[in-house]
Amino acid sequence: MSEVKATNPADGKVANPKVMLNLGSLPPRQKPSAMMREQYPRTPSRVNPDQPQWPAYRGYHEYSFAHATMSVRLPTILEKGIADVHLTVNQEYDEDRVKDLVECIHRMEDLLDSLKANDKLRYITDDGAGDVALWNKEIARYFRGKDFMNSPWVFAEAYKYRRLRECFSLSKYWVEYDVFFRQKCDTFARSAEAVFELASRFAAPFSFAEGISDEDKLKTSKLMFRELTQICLWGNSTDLSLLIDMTEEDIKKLQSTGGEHLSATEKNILGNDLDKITDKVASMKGGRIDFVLDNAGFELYCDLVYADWLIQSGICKEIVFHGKKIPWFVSDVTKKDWDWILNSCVYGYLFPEATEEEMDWLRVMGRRWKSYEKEGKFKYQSHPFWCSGFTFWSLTAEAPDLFIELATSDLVIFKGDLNHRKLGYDCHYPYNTPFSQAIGPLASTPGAPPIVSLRTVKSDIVVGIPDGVGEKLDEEEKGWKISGKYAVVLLSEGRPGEKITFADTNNE
Ligand SMILES: O=P(O)(O)OC[C@@]1(O)O[C@H](CO)[C@@H](O)[C@@H]1O
Repeated sequence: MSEVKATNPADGKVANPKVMLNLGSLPPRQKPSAMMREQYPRTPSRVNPDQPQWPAYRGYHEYSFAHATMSVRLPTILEKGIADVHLTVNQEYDEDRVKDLVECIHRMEDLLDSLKANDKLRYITDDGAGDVALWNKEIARYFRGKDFMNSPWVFAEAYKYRRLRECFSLSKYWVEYDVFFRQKCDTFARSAEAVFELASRFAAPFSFAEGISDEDKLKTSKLMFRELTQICLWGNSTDLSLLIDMTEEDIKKLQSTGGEHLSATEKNILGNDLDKITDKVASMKGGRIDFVLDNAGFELYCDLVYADWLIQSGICKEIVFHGKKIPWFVSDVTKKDWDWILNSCVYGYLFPEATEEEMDWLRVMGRRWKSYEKEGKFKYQSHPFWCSGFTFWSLTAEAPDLFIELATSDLVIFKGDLNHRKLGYDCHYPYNTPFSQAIGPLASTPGAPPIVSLRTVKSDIVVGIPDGVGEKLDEEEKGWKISGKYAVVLLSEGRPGEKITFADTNNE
């Protein structure tokens, strides 16, 4: 072993001494891909949800968004939810239904008190739903005696939405009530400018210019795919749970879909696998792409426009959308939101200021999407796993059926911040951790499909970005991880085509 003084070419200063090793008797270097495989599964059978592989963010970490969320945002969200139910009570006339709904309000108030008092996490009351045993098993195993603030943020926050569900699922008449439904509809109605900007471009059926060569077709496809991917990415900035204080102007800025804006914002994509993804998709014909959806309203509309083009261009013959079973993280898509947007586009009166021509564009697209649904080109699914307290590291163990379903896809696109947190176990990783490593079994399990995360950065976990970039932003731009100004577009190649075999369990 010898010590060498290295000189930094930039400033000529002597850098830290480097240690030179004699590697003659060590095993030969492996190829990077083989090396990655062997790191997996980083003994996923040993991952404890309370003590994951890197430190978990927790509500008491004052430096993190976990703290602001658990101490301020969640109570505010619940208070707004209660105000929504007040509105409904005031419009209800049947005494039994009114009394039943008032009970729901009382349960919500109890939950609010419990959150503010930072109570210990109690078991989910048996409301007859299939997921109760799963939640309670996880609480009993890993979070017994833990409270809202000292449990890992991702679990505590998901648990709060399951508890909110319980406020209604224990009722007689209001089991399916969604306290966020009004807000979700309102935000779409407030997105007129961007909605019609896209409708004006995408209502007409897509076709290549006549007589162009195959090479030019490929070029056009690639360019369109790149731009649509970015529209779909930034559509995620309009997230209801963060929009509370936004003006109409702020929303318009976020939703701007013009080319100039897109090229200006591409530099804000800190980890960018867009080239690789574009090449992969360009080689597809009649394939299947899955979207693990995030927000309803404008973001879902962007997803639909994107999916529509993937069908029309011949790249896909089938798009599968994965939504949530219950109201989740305020604006996540449920089946009701899915039906609502399709029907609103065709029959709605959401945009009183729109011209007849604009409304026609919207109707044309809405009708096309509904016909795709009938023909099986668009499929909507909602597996209960998406609304569990588990991160996606546990998908193979807790929902192997879902894994097998995803494994038949040519590409699975995860949208948004929460999905990204769950992909990476919501841990405090070094910024340059490769995405495939951060998502563990979803990349390493034989048969794992290629996975893309399209995420505007709105919380602490950041992986897959080049060395030094995150550190520089930490120094220069306070709050860069929660502003929604930056994004990542990351790809994990997975192990498609390999025979699926599951490790015994992903939990301890
Ligand atoms: O998943 P989305 O809609 O992109 O974002 C959800 C979000 O706003 O809410 C969570 C905290 O409540 C964070 O993960 C994130 O900031």
